Amino acid sequence: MKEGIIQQSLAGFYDVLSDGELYRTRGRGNFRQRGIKPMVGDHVEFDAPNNREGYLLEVLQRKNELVRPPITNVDLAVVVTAVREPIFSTNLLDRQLVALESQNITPIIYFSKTDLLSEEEFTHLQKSADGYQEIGYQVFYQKDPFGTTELAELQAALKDNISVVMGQTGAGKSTLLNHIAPQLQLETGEISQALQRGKHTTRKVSLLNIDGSLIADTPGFSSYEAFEMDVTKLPRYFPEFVELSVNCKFRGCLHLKEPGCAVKNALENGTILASRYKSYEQFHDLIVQQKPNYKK
Ligand SMILES: Nc1nc2c(ncn2[C@@H]2O[C@H](COP(=O)(O)OP(=O)(O)OP(=O)(O)O)[C@@H](O)[C@H]2O)c(=O)[nH]1
Ligand SMILES: [Zn+2]
Repeated sequence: MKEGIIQQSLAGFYDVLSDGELYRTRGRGNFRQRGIKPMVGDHVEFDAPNNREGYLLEVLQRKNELVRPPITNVDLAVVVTAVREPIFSTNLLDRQLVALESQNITPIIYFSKTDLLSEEEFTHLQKSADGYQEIGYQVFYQKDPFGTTELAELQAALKDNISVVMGQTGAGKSTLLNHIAPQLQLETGEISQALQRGKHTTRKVSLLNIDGSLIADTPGFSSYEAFEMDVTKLPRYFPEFVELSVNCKFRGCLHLKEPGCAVKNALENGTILASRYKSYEQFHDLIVQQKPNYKK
């Protein structure tokens, strides 16, 4: 018996990557009865009696599961955030970060289109970037797009992980993917957008093996529906709050109106980004407001 990762799923076949070799497998009948649908990214056990062909025997426990693109066990997501066109919104970035934290996916922030900024605007962006770096996030950006050093660093960060690229439409996801993996030749820009969207529906999902980094060939996870979580869980998805909250007077402090709150203190002292706290308050309200309509 061997172990591997499903790299591609097509017409009932699962291509499994194991020790750098690809095996074409079929599911052993009882998956359907057991309600298991093997997915790209699954860690699997398989048998390959006929050299490169064989049978999937078991799907191992998943760490997470994305719907778009349909991939499991995602370790990293590169959050492509345009600093211009579309306009930079920390709120939207924070929203994506919370969605990723809640799925146990490590975010990597990539600021695109920094070449469109003036000196002054660029200095401003650097401050923001520093703030996110202090939280513990890896942040990539540069004055001129696609410097080779930055790209090598990003590629190193992706190594030995399963990664997806996410971000708003037009943020520069395809452009970045093309730099990470030129063999993709993804179409970019406005005219190709319509084509690409059409293609998404029929395209197979697969992971590209780029020198040991498994990267989804389809940008995705761009739609993060309304938060469906318990408000008491929200603070967990702000890493800088988690660190501070050990010093809050109350256990389970929501960092809102509670006295002796270490997060509020940090906010007043300017040691956390005010924009992050603002996002937190807003997401909190959003969750509370949607509760009455929340079916389940
Ligand atoms: N100046 C500049 N333009 C960029 C940069 N990155 C992307 N663009 C341009 O922005 C436009 C959108 O880029 P795409 O890579 O297609 O964006 P996307 O996120 O894949 O967009 P969707 O496919 O709609 O989700 C294209 O015209 C790119 O050439 C950058 O760093 N600087
Ligand atoms: Zn608190």
